[in-house]
Amino acid sequence: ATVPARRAAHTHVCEHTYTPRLTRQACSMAQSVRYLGQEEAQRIDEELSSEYSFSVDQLMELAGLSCATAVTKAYPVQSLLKLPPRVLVICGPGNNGGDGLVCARHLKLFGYEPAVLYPKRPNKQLFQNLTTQCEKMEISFLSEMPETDEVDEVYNVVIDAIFGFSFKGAVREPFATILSSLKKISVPIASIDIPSGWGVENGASDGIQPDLLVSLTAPKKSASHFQGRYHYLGGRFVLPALDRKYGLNLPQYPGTECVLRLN
Ligand SMILES: NC(=O)C1=CN([C@@H]2O[C@H](COP(=O)(O)OP(=O)(O)OC[C@H]3O[C@@H](n4cnc5c(N)ncnc54)[C@H](O)[C@@H]3O)[C@@H](O)[C@H]2O)[C@@H](O)CC1
Ligand SMILES: [K+]
Repeated sequence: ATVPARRAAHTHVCEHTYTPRLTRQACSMAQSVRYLGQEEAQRIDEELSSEYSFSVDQLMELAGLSCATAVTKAYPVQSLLKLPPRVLVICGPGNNGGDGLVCARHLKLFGYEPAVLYPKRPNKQLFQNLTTQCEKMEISFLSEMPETDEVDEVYNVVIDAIFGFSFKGAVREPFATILSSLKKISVPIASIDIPSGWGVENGASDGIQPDLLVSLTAPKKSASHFQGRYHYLGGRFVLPALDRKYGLNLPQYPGTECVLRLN
């Protein structure tokens, strides 16, 4: 494959992620992580609940915390040019959206000013609780997607928590309109688990192009098409038995970190 010029200048180009900042050791670690198909990702998720007795709340809290941590590492509050340090968090109708709500709450604790767009709210206690927690944290909820210019003027990062590994088919409204405006903005996008609108396995050549991707549990196959600067692994809750069973080859997280940079 042709290596893009921007990357060819680096002394060590990892064929897996084309990453400038990786040491050879980190690169080979990243290479060995297995990328999951859609059904496999869903099966692992199901098994974490059934066989290993984790509640969704538990997993979502760790997933959302990982995302907020990765965002904080990539875009530290002190480095942001637009003040107050606003971030726009767009949440979809499933658990990916729930991760976004948890992420928003932790970002607030980390000193950011998140605003949440949550247009399709499922009628489930879990999501109502997460919404209440955000409201009590004085996180604002927007009634509609801001204009492209406004996003670029006001926000430092957009968190894409619209769809995760259960996304299928053509994007339905209101998310089709939201995703098309995300393609026009110049603010960096941080995608949770999957860049929304991308096929979980095959990606989308004309889709959004996030600058940061946090792969939860393990990267999905579409992550091999990720071209952004930061790819993190998060969701440090996988038991060794599950890692072995699925041959995930997850790398060792350093110390107490809840994320690990793959590129
Ligand atoms: N085991 C894990 O890895 C964990 C995964 N979590 C998160 O859960 C996500 C998966 O959550 P879900 O299975 O709830 O699914 P998603 O959040 O991926 O999306 C499902 C929702 O999107 C809708 N949808 C699907 N395709 C659509 C389309 N084409 N147009 C419009 N709407 C569409 C569905 O109707 C459903 O409401 C993961 O990606 C991850 O972010 C975490 O919350 C916890 C642990
Ligand atoms: K997403």
